[in-house]
Amino acid sequence: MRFEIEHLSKSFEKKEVLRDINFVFEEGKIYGLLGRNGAGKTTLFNCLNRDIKMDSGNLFLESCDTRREVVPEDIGYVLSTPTVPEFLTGREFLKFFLDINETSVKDIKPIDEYFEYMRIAPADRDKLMKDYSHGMKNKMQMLVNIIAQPNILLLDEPLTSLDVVVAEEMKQMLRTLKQGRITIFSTHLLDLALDLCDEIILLSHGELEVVEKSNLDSQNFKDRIICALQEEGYE
Ligand SMILES: Nc1ncnc2c1ncn2[C@@H]1O[C@H](COP(=O)(O)OP(=O)(O)OP(=O)(O)O)[C@@H](O)[C@H]1O
Repeated sequence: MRFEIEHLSKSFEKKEVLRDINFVFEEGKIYGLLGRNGAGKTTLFNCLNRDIKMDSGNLFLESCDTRREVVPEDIGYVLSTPTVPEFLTGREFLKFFLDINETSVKDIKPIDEYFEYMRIAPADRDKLMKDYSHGMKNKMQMLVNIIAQPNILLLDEPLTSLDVVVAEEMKQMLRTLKQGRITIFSTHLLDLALDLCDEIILLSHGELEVVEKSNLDSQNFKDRIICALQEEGYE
């Protein structure tokens, strides 16, 4: 499977944020998306998830010689600021999610198994999510996206609010989840990107480019990335 972005552009008034992006993502890889503050990472995710309208562009999924347009069910999106219905308990939310996705979710398990998988303590499962910490809300948002098994998983800085133990578990989880899908992971943490991601891509001057690792050792690779990001500067 390949995810193809063709001629994606997006401007806000006079500011051109995404400039005619053409890019192909491949199945089974985690792509680390890096860019300066305001480079357009969230805008790119919002366009891919159709939360905002692209000015132009097309999104395709290609597999086994067939090519079709990306549909909303193909995409899972974990936002940096988790949005969960705070008036529900964790259990009610999961139950509701499983009920409305009964036909599409494969191999539905008992709800507590999902909580166990995400290491949400029994005492927290029946609490209203308004009383959840930022990290716990983040875990719930990650969990529903994991259950939905989307072809394309977009993660906008999802690990920043998690404690070191949970972040490590989540990294491990993402490594096992990457098979059979395309994962695009935006972060400002260079070491995390290098540790977790198969490819590093930069969003710079409104365009996406792969940073080739070629024969560089990790320090030189880091230097190359930082140097490329420094060139972005301010416009
Ligand atoms: N709704 C909007 N209206 C006007 N301008 C916007 C809007 N959303 C984003 N922008 C502008 O688009 C540019 C890209 O913003 P975006 O949030 O996508 O960057 P980012 O790479 O995610 O930044 P950060 O790393 O700081 O989170 C910024 O200049 C921002 O001000």
